[in-house]
Amino acid sequence: MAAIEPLNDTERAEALDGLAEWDYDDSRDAITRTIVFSDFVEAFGFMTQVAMLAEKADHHPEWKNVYNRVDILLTTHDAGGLSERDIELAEAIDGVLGED
Ligand SMILES: C[C@H](O)[C@H](O)[C@H]1CNC2=NC(N)=NC(=O)C2=N1
Repeated sequence: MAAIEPLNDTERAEALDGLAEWDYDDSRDAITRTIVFSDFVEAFGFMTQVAMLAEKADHHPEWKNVYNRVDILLTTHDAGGLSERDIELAEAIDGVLGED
């Protein structure tokens, strides 16, 4: 696979424009989103769907689950920052949530 580059400032601004529910984390060059579900089963069901998408795309979230809450951080370790792969995964996650 070709080397992956982080997005530049213009590309990042444009990508973030299209991701209303995501926040930019400057310290990590990453995007983050917290989702609160009704209970653990809902949260873990969501994580299971995302895990399958992530494995298929070979691009994986950093995330934490506490009961009904899932905190997600997306960045590309191979690029040392936010890349197009993170944007694609964020869009896929929004899709799992029925937001596409
Ligand atoms: C070998 C494999 O393709 C790489 O380690 C992939 C796996 N999943 C990944 N996920 C994320 N978030 N960043 C990466 O750089 C990355 N690299």
